[in-house]
Amino acid sequence: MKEQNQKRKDILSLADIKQLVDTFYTRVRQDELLGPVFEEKIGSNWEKHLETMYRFWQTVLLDERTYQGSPGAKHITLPVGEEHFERWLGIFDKTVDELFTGEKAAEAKWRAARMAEMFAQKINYFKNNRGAIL
Ligand code: HEM
Repeated sequence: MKEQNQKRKDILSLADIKQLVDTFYTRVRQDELLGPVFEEKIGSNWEKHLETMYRFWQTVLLDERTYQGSPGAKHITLPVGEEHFERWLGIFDKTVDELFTGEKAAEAKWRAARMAEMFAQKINYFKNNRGAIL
């Protein structure tokens, strides 16, 4: 974590993205609600997951298009509900605010909230309509 008296700046480089992603997932792994969900799915592939997340945020925030994928599909079958997304966003916003400030930092929080909303809707739909699909 940065020194208290060090001035926070915006998310401007890949190094900044890595700092944000590493700090965030360290906290997520230690969280009693989210930790087990991630460990179950990711297991020994954390390095790969972190690399994917660097590329995702690099694409979103720096407009350097290194990520391609369908994140929605990866979340639809996870055993999570509203409380997991609230916790995820709480840890994410806190981490962004502790480390950074500015337009990109605000965009990161906004984008995460929109995606959490979308995933939660998809998961709900999937739960309610599973009988009809299968
Ligand atoms: C309850 C909250 C969440 C949980 C438990 C969760 C869990 C996971 C897991 C386990 C994976 C790996 C999936 C796999 O490789 O099969 C993953 C991938 C990913 N997550 Fe989440 N996630 C959550 C919320 C979010 C949110 C809010 C975002 C929005 C920024 C996000 C963005 C992504 C992206 C971009 C990937 C990579 C997908 C790919 O492989 O292309 N996640 N997540």
